[in-house]
Amino acid sequence: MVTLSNALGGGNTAASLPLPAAKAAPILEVSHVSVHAGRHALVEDVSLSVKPGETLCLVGESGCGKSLTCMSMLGLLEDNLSIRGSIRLFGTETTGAPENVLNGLRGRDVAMIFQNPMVSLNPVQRVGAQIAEAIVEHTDMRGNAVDRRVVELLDQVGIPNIARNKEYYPHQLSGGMCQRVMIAMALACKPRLLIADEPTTALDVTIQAQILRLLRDLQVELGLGIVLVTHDLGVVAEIADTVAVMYAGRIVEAAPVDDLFEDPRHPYTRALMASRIGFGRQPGTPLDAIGGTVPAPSARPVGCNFAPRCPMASDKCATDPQLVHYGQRAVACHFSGLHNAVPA
Ligand SMILES: Nc1ncnc2c1ncn2[C@@H]1O[C@H](COP(=O)(O)OP(=O)(O)OP(=O)(O)O)[C@@H](O)[C@H]1O
Repeated sequence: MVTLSNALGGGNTAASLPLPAAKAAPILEVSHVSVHAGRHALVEDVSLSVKPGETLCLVGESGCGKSLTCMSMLGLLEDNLSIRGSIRLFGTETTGAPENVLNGLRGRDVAMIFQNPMVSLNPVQRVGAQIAEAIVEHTDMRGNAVDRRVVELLDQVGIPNIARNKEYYPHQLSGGMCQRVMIAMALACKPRLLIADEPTTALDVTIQAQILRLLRDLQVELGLGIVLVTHDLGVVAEIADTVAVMYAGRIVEAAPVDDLFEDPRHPYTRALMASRIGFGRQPGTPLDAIGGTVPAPSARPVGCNFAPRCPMASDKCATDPQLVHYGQRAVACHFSGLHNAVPA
């Protein structure tokens, strides 16, 4: 389990109650990170952290800043974007770090899986060879040891008939198999942190469930920390320890998964749940329970970003609600019932 102070960076969470299992140091610490495109804030003041063996899910509709938050963790933001705040991976500050430091971390200690495996795999190279290349690039392993490791990894991710399938090109494998190959590549160097941006969205329901089980099993086996981006609350319920709900570039609620499902405090979290975002829902589909869409970074309202869509909105919401921490939870809403509790 995680503490809210873990999930949210910890420094200003006086009321956090550490859980017994949360003694290990965080492997990822994102503190007050903002990402700007010119004068527009795309991600604002995001803090979160992950310890070994924990899964943090980032949820929210399309355009809420989930992918940018992940890209910033890996130092992979596009050139037109600037970043403020601090990101520490295994204790190393990565914001502003030289490319060689980031390269040393990426692929070795930290791996990433993207939504569409077909985009990330090389279409003209056999999948076994691609995994072998990742191993050679990031480890000292060479020769037969590499081949053995390729087979071991493909076995670990549940690829059947390995001798044949490793010789296939990506287009000869199904989407689910390609996603498994991507996971095998991500695990090639025994990373300690896996950042997975909607790894199951493009897959059918059965394969989604298999991939999630696989991630869970590997997490137990390898003690992986996982950051998982998903639109899908079914996935969250299955795999998360802690959930951070993002809206318009900010974390609006964060809590241990059971607490969030039992007692969502932010109207946006409740709207996500009421709309039953579940397996198979397409990104960008409007929420059933509330109208409207996430405001573009250039068109955010004064005060609470969610107010124009919120059934509870009142005059109060012209003032920006700060993220307030209470126990294991943090909420940014004037009506959360927590705002008189412990100021952030
Ligand atoms: N390089 C960029 N320059 C300008 N704006 C960008 C850039 N990359 C992303 N954005 C904008 O930043 C906002 C957040 O994008 P992001 O991709 O992080 O959202 P998301 O929550 O991951 O959405 P999705 O679920 O659709 O991937 C969006 O409004 C997006 O259009």
